[in-house]
Amino acid sequence: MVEPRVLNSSEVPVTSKRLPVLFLDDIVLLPGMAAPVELDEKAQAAVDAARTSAGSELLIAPRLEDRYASYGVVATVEQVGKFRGGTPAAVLRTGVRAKIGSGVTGPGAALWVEAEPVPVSKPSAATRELAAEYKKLVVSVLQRREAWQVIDSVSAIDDPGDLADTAGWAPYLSSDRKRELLETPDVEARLRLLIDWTRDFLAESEVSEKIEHDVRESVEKRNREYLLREQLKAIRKELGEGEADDKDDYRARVEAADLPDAVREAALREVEKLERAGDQNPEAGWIRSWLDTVLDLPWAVRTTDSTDLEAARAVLDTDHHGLDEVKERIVEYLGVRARRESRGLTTVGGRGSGAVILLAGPPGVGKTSLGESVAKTLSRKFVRVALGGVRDEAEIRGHRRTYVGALPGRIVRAIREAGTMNPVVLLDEVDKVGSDYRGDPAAALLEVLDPAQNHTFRDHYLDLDLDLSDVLFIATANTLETIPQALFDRMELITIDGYTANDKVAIARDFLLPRQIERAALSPGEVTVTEDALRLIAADYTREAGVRSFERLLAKALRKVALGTLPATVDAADLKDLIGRPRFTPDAAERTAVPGVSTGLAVTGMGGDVLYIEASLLPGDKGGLSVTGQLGDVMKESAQIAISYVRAHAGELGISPEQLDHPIHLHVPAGAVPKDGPSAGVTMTTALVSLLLGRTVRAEVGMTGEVSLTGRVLPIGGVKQKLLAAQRAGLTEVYLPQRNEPDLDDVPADVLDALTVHIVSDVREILDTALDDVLVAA
Ligand SMILES: Nc1ncnc2c1ncn2[C@@H]1O[C@H](COP(=O)(O)OP(=O)(O)OP(=O)(O)O)[C@@H](O)[C@H]1O
Repeated sequence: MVEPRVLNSSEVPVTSKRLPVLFLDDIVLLPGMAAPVELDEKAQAAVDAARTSAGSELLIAPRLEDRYASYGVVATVEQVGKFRGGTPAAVLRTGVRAKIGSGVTGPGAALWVEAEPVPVSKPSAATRELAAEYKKLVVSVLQRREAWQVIDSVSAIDDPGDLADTAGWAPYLSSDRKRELLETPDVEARLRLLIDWTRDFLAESEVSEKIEHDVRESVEKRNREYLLREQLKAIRKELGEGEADDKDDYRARVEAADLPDAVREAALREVEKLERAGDQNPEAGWIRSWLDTVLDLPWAVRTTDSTDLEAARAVLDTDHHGLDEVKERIVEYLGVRARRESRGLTTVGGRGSGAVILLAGPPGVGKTSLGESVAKTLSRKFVRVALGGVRDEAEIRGHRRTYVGALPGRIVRAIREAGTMNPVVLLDEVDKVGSDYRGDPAAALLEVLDPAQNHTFRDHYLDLDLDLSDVLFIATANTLETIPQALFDRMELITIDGYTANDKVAIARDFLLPRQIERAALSPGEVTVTEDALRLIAADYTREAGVRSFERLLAKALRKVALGTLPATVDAADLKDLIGRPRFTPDAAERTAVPGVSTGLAVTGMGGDVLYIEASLLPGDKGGLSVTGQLGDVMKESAQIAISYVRAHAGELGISPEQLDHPIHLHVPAGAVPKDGPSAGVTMTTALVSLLLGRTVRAEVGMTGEVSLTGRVLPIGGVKQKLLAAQRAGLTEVYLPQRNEPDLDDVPADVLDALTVHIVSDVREILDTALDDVLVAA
């Protein structure tokens, strides 16, 4: 291509002249251009004619289909020769635009015409403005093509007409448009046309560039991802994770998995979504984790129950010491379940159907480990679901999938963890399930446990029916009061009250010690812990219903032993070195050394316990009663009843009326623990009478019972736990309401041996025998 040489307008000749004419088909030449042109016979004649005349000029005109062109351009022949193929050609340089006049003949074979150069006038301001505008547009077109040199030459053109005619070079203008430019001698009109066309071109090219850019980008992205994925594959292969590829093929996995029809359909729907979504879609991540969850669930996996009840009992016996009644109840329960199943009664629902065992008792009495044993007896998988502190319904039932970071609920996770559809699921601490604005987890649990509903349990995340009817649920709790009634009604209660000292020693010897010896990396022959040592730990180092601290202390002792010389024997005397000084020594004597303090027996979530009730006289003569120690309403009422009873019976009890004029303060220490219930009635009454008579309560005495205004002693609960606690605390005499006498059947014999139990029906019987005779000087 020849560089454009821009003619200066001053070079333009102005007079009309006769010139040989050359018609061009394919290309359009505007003024100020130079171009090689192929010469046919006629064109050759025109060129020859031109070269014979002075100035070597000819007129170039476009060949139009329907008429002669009205304008052409005067050109000079710069050079003649041949193209590489041998076709004759000439290089023509165009000068001014000329109006084509009449044709004339000769000389020679060429066609001659009158050519009248278009006069060039001084450009108007408007024209200059248009020219400037057009220049800007042209520059931006050229910038896009990075044609920097051309920008320079275009910028240098001053004359608006010359500037407009540079459009002859513009590759984005069609020949038709260029012809139209040639035929528009008016500069302003020509510039307007050009401005319109160039703007259109710029707009179009912007759009198409954007499209092109987008296409290129997405192709590049796809290529890049492909490349990365291939690399990832290679890396995984190197790492020996070759199967990762199959893992991504969800369709194949869903098709291969043993799923119920409805689940498969739902899963395939998600697979389709996943395939449509493509990897970069954020939804793809959610869908994949959902599919993983679905595929991880053991939809068709079930273990076969062993239904041999004798074997079941044997397993329970090997794992746990004592607990005869508990074990019996469990075996019965399993028997009934097995029979129901064999008779096809599995889905019989409703209250009291005994759907769920509730193991209730203080910490460390083996509730969890019993649950584990039940699973073992049935050859089922065991999973524990901790419910303590769960307040959000979504913890049980999951979050909807649209929720960020959604997870299935604990039940679904438990099934996944179990890997079978019929595991034993231990719902630990159902008494500690709370509820707040985030919904009621207890209601969700109810649905889980209800045989009428739980074969179509719906987790919000999973959003598929999950059949829980084969799951054996076992719940545990420390106290019964905080279990929602509806939930409690579904359960078959089995209580474990705690162990006697003898039990604890036996459990420690047969179960805890062997396990802890193993944990301390010792062998059974290397350490002996004497019975006396075990007994001392149970009595003076722990004061618990279960054996949790006991086990911890044993572990501590064994760790120390393991560091010394082996084999070793641990006797009672060695304990101080190994686990420190005793933490609990009988303190009843010390506490009750002053009048006004009496020892009661109570049940808390930690099992049975002794509690001291203190009464004192305050200065003043208005009477009245104040109560402290975080007491519940029922317990406060007991205090009122106690004082009313004492006032009413002051005379016969030997209390002087002046004593009763002073205000009385009643306090139950351990103020951090909320206490309630009526069973401290006798203890409060005794404390008051002890205070007012100035006689101490005998240190070895403990008591429990509700008192009526007339002094009748009414029955209370938790007898076994209370007597165990009395024994633990070193008491030897206990007062119990008469109507609780039958409960003594449940109390272990060694506890009864250690305690003298007084059965009473009136509080006077306690007041007459529980106080020391000695009068203490005030
Ligand atoms: N009768 C028993 N025979 C043998 N080991 C026992 C017995 N009772 C408890 N244990 C052992 O005592 C430890 C504590 O028991 P476990 O954790 O089951 O108590 P828990 O009642 O579930 O307590 P929590 O209510 O705190 O969960 C366990 O290691 C358990 O094996």
